[in-house]
Amino acid sequence: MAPHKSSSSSVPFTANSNNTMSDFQSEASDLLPSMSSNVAGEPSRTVKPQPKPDSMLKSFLAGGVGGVCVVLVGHPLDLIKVRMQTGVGGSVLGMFADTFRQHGIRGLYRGVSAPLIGVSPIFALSFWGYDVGQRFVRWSTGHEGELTLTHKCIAGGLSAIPTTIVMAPVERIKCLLQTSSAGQYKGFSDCAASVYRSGGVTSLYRGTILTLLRDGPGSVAWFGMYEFTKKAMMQAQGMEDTSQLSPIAVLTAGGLAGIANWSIAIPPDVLKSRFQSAPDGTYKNIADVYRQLVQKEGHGALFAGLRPAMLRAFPANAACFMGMEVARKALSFMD
Ligand SMILES: CC(=O)O[C@H](CC(=O)[O-])C[N+](C)(C)C
Repeated sequence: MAPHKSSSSSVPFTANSNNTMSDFQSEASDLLPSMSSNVAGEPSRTVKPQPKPDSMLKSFLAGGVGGVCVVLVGHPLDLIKVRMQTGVGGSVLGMFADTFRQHGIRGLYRGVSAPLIGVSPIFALSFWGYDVGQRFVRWSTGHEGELTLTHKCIAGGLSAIPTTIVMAPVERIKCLLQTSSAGQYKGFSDCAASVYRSGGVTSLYRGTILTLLRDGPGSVAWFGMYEFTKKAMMQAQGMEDTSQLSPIAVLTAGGLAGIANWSIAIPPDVLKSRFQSAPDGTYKNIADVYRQLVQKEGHGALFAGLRPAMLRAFPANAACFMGMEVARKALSFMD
């Protein structure tokens, strides 16, 4: 049989959605459309041939590029979000202007070393985990052909498990850097070393469950919305494949994915930021973070930072998915 060629190499943007079948499944499904009935004369199920899956290394590398894009576009607003969540008052614009006036562009990118070092692997793991998740769903359900949106949402949720292993300590250091006074830490490694010296790995991993509570549902919404929007736009334009979508369509799907993620992620994110940036001994456990927050500041405090998070969500995630798709295309020699 002629080698099955992925459609990704001939189109501007490669969709990630249905590239996860094993080679065996992909080749087997090639045979099926030609069979219209089985031996008993009953019509047999025909399965749309699937493109060869992308290599998982390619998903990992393309996801890493997406991560760099998300940080470069989204960091200044992320900084303001964390400050608002940890008790610094003011409007988004006011805080933006004040930071810029006092510290210039460097001030807006304060603490960027942590996400730049950490976010690339996190997004690499996220896209890799999504691929693995789709393969797992296919294997556990025996589903052939294109996965449904529900399958993809489950795969998205599963992607949060490997992601959290890196995300939790990186977020801990990022929150400390973003809320510390100027000069308290020299940078990412200084802060990480100081946390490790004072409390070991346990301290570095403070906030892991809250990170998972934020990113499990968030990833379901993130990948689900990206796939849903791409498919809707593909159908609206009478296209055969999401890989035919324009850059504007990819940017729109990515931006909406970010909005979907942050529409549900803010309350656990607030609790996580509080927990991770508080001095040792402030909280007994996660429930205590919630109790103290609601008691002192009311339920509204659970939505602190919603505005900067939402302002950041669209451009940062549009850039992320665009960077990921461009990198995937550039890495098509790995197919
Ligand atoms: C919290 C976070 O990193 O969310 C990602 C989107 C964003 O705006 O950074 C999504 N995901 C957790 C799936 C990587």
